[in-house]
Amino acid sequence: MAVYTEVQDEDLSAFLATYDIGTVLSYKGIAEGVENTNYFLHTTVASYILTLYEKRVKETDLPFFIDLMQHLAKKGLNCPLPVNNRKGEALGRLSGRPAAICTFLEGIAIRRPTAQHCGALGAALAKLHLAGSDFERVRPNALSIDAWALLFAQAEAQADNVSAGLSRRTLQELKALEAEWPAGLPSGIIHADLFTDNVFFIGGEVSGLIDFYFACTDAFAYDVAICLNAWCFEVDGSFNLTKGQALLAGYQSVRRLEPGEVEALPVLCRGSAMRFMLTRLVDWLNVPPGALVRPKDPLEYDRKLNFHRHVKHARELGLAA
Ligand SMILES: Nc1ncnc2c1ncn2[C@@H]1O[C@H](COP(=O)(O)OP(=O)(O)O)[C@@H](O)[C@H]1O
Ligand SMILES: N[C@@H](CCOP(=O)(O)O)C(=O)O
Repeated sequence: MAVYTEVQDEDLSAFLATYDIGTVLSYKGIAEGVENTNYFLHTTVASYILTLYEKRVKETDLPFFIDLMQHLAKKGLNCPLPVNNRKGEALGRLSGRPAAICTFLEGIAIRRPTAQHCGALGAALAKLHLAGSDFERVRPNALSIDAWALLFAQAEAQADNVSAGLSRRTLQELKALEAEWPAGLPSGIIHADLFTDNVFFIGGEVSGLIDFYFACTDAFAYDVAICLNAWCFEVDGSFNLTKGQALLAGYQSVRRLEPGEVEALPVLCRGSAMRFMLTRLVDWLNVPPGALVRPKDPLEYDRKLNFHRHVKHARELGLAA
């Protein structure tokens, strides 16, 4: 459960008094998530999500995330809409943290997606890329290849205690990725963390996308790679080609991948696996004392990285020939 900051009743009431969204009926810390503190907030007007922004979210980036969600919602994408207070501001401070209130989205996050879910997710991802194409703000990806060596430096000394040989494997792979990382791919707004817990479904249809706090400006195909990794592996660690085919077909039904993106997909999958292995490894080794959080397994992504080392062509990930 991710609640790093406990909110007291009287602080919440004072915070809510600056909004026009009624008074508190109930609020409750949310079990899912690892980055920020989230509460379900039920008021006399409606249900909301109250977020207190924690460690990895830079305060100077918050206006980017807020404006992006407002932009995407205006373009018809079903994402949380930050609510403005009476002063017309969506960002405030609560319990010593920057905080915002967003609209509550209906739907269920599917833990074990089928190929049909993967297809719907692919199409939703492409729609997000198109909806963000006229968003004017830029935010470089702070967790892309330039950041990985520094991230690993925070964990290297203990990496082999997590898994024998992890240090050597990671250093070798970082070197290979440095040499092979593509440049000049079609870029724009990407979500950069569209895992199954951040996509809601009603029936087989995507009903909402949440958690835009890693969103940034980067290659669209890198976002596709993140989703292939998050959605198309089975619990036994095998890659499910049928799910890969569905995800890529769904994506391409809305936005076709260019030849350069197709060529780069295998290395982007390796890089994306590296990025999540590294942040998970750092978090695994640094759980804040007293925090209610369940860190995620870095070795899941070490195994995905190992699968991708043998992939030579996007066909092996499900791209139609
Ligand atoms: N707008 C929303 N509508 C409904 N539920 C939400 C919304 N935002 C967050 N949640 C719930 O809170 C959980 C954690 O949110 P998330 O943004 O993923 O947190 P974190 O940034 O800490 O990973 C989600 O898994 C979901 O259950
Ligand atoms: N998706 C990341 C961790 C970030 O968690 P989220 O709750 O913000 O999606 C991972 O799985 O490593």
